[in-house]
Amino acid sequence: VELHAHLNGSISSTMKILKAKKPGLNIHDLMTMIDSHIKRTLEECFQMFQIIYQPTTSPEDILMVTKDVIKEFADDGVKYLELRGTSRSENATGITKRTYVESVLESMKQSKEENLDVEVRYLISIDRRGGPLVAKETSKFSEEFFLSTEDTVFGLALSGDPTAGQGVGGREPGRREAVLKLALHLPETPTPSKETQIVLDLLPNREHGTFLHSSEGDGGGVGFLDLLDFMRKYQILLELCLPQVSKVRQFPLITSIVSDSYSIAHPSVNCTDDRGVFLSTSWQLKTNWTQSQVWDLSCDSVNYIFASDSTRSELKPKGLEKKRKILFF
Ligand SMILES: CC(C)=CCNc1ncnc2c1ncn2[C@@H]1O[C@H](COP(=O)(O)O)[C@@H](O)[C@H]1O
Ligand SMILES: [Zn+2]
Repeated sequence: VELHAHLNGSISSTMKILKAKKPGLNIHDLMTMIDSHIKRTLEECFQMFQIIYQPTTSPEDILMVTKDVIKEFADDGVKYLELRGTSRSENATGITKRTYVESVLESMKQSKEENLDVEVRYLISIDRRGGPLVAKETSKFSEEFFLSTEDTVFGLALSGDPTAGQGVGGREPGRREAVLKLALHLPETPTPSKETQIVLDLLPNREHGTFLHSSEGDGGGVGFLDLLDFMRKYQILLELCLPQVSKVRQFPLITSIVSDSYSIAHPSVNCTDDRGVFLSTSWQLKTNWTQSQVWDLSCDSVNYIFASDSTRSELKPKGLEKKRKILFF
């Protein structure tokens, strides 16, 4: 089960094809990938996405990229995938935010028709760079897709450079039962930002928690300890992403997960985030878990999917069957 994968951050082998198709862009490998040995600032990491966007500008590009990303996850054994993506409009190709999502949905449809053994769902991302107005528009637009695509578009993911602006708007506080589910990249900075308080009032379903370590750092608003209490109180799912997993060891909520005595202290799932960008090693190498423990965390993720109960029931035996085959035969 993969619950946190950015569409454009997950482009892997297809990037080579895109570069070859558009040589004029002069994009080299190191411009779209981050090797963990090379240190980059947060700003540089986010700038990389602007380069990745250059060759993916038409509905055909989005269709190809999405199909390939889905296929790569399926080839890796993912049976349920929640992709998330920012809708972009491009004057040069005429793609609009709406046709962008339609291209993604078309790829999902084609993948299904080609019998890929993976269920795919979609969350529409709000890029903080757009500010509250774009966030509000995106929220409204996502609600329309939610209503017109049965059990396919589920919600909103607040993403993007946390220093670039606030991506909140158009949602009323405390509406967890609102039609759209909400997944946040929060906190993404070493001290909580003003935005933290605002978005927490929206009662998110999931959080990324990159900087959710034991610091009591308090930027004048909500502190990390308040945030931990909040997550516990509302049982907000923690999305543990591979690029940040070295920091996982510092999360007080889940230190028992990464210790030898594996037990789940807080609802958590393991995710890849941007598998095309961050060239990282596996979960097992980054933690001291056994292969079986990594599998258990992954199989348990099925409890937190946004899809319907019937999808959940169909997935559970698939996960156990695959674990049995891989670990015991
Ligand atoms: C430092 C770093 C980049 C860590 C990764 N953690 C992230 N945190 C917040 N937003 C992200 C992250 N990775 C990808 N994104 C968002 O996903 C976009 C790329 O995928 P897409 O266009 O939404 O299809 C990026 O432009 C950015 O808005
Ligand atoms: Zn992410």
